[in-house]
Amino acid sequence: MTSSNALVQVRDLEKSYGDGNAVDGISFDIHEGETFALLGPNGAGKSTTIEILEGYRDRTGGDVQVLGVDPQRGGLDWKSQLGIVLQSTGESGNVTVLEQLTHFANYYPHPRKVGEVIEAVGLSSKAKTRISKLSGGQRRRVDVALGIIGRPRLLFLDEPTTGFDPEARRQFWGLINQLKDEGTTILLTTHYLDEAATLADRAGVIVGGKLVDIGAIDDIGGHGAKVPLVRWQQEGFVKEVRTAEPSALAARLYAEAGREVDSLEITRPSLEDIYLELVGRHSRPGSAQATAEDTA
Ligand SMILES: Nc1ncnc2c1ncn2[C@@H]1O[C@H](COP(=O)(O)OP(=O)(O)OP(=O)(O)O)[C@@H](O)[C@H]1O
Repeated sequence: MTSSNALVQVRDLEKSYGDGNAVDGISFDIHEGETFALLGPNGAGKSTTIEILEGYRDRTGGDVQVLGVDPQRGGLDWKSQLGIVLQSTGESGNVTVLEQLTHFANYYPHPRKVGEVIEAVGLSSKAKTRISKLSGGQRRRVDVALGIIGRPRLLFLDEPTTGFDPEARRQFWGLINQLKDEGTTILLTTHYLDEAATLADRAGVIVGGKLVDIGAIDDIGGHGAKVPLVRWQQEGFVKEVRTAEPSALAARLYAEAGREVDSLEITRPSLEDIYLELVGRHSRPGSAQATAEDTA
């Protein structure tokens, strides 16, 4: 089960805060150079998992290796190879964006150029503004800048684009693609499924502390999940059929009708559709909490 190029190895991870396990026996690897998304509803256990990997939280059980080190024993040298964007925005501070980044750049052996990072997160016009005077979305960009200033080998992004406007989110995606091209390994949590579909190579879906699916983004949900849906109207009723050959069905309907088929639509389930189905299935009271291993 151990793979040689895994920068992150998680085996049977458990975390209990007292009553029941918030993280209940999850296992996954993150390989060098890949972007891995942890997906799941509020309270699923994503932040707890990511904080254990960052060394901010101790685990209750299982084994974890990050860059070959148990995070509970990670020293400064280990920490300097990590970039961390926590879920909550950092302190607003009375310093400017430029001052804050220059200060943090000094902690790292090979930091990026401060000006380049400020430009990459779209804050050039705010470089000399105090962080306390920035908007929520602009402060979030400072968090992202602080996460990448040290040129991390492994970058943790916990809901990095919360509060970003759509343009800033696209700009952030461009930045992440640049980091990926440079070989940065990334662990991302996000509630934006389009963000996960755009950025991640693989994903794990956590529900109630258990990993219910894991795989390449296109494989999440299993074989049947991406089968297109053909919908049309016939004699006043909406009809729906899932088929791997939607054009053939559309052609047959057209031939049978002898004219345009009313309200004909062919749609493919998005990652969000597949995710919602998966989470719904595993969240239902009394549902068998099948794990990724069970369904693989
Ligand atoms: N410090 C804590 N003390 C007690 N319980 C906690 C603590 N932190 C998290 N929990 C609980 O652990 C569970 C998992 O929380 P976690 O923050 O890991 O979820 P999440 O998947 O990151 O959710 P979100 O999408 O809302 O950020 C939740 O039920 C939460 O209430």
